[in-house]
Amino acid sequence: MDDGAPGAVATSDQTPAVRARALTKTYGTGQAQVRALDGVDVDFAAGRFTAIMGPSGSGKSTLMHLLAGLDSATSGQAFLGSTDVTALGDKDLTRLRRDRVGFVFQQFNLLPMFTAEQNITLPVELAGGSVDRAWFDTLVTTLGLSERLTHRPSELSGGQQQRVAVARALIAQPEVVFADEPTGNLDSRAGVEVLSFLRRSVRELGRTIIMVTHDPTAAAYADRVVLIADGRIAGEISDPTPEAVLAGLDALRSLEAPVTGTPSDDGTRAGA
Ligand SMILES: Nc1ncnc2c1ncn2[C@@H]1O[C@H](COP(=O)(O)OP(=O)(O)OP(=O)(O)O)[C@@H](O)[C@H]1O
Repeated sequence: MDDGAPGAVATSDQTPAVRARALTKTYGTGQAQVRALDGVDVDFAAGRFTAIMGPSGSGKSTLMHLLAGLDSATSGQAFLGSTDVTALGDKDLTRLRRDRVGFVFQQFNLLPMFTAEQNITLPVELAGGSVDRAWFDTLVTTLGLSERLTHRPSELSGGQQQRVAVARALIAQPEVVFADEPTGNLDSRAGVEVLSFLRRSVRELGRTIIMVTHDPTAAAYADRVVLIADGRIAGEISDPTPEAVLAGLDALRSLEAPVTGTPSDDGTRAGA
């Protein structure tokens, strides 16, 4: 078990893919200071799909950005495997983001002048690597992109563009994929396609995904929901249903008390 000590290196299979220890982020100074994250301790297991949920301004994006090395902490640690991300300099952070982490954003962030295939493979090529064609084929087939590989983003629907972005995030087989509102710009059908794939990529392809979302239905595709309020972990829900997630969010708003939950008795799951 991890003792939480700075620099502690745990090497067993139990090592969480990602963890935060007393992770704190403040913005501004004096009267204008905002404590966006306030001593967060949380683990994200490898091979699991976790959603982070909470009210607007609760610190979800800040947490994700710190865990992914996109922003610096005020204090505390964020670990990717046994690497303390908060201790890395700019060069090592760039390398970590390039080699060990994948990202999916609400705005698909595809390069408009490149084809779908080029968008998927470019990060690997820019990093000087070679594309694993078997994995590429698995991804494009599973994501239903085989017929679209020569299309540019403007020739693709929103859902197709996001599926390209998901393939791009997974092509280098990163240790973890961070998805920030990946269905925020999609209609519900396209959203279901993307979420179904994210879930399959965890269950069938062994990936690890951490997703920020506002949508209880989207969160119910995850194995676990971590609830955050006022910059603190406020509870979690295992094997969430949309109803359980909604109830958890309601409890946060009304009680500001810790919330724990398990699946409902009827076993319903979105998209199952
Ligand atoms: N660059 C910044 N400068 C100052 N304050 C910031 C900055 N970024 C975030 N904040 C503040 O930190 C708090 C947490 O913001 P964060 O974006 O992490 O919340 P969130 O839960 O992702 O919100 P939303 O669901 O609305 O996207 C908010 O009060 C926000 O106003």
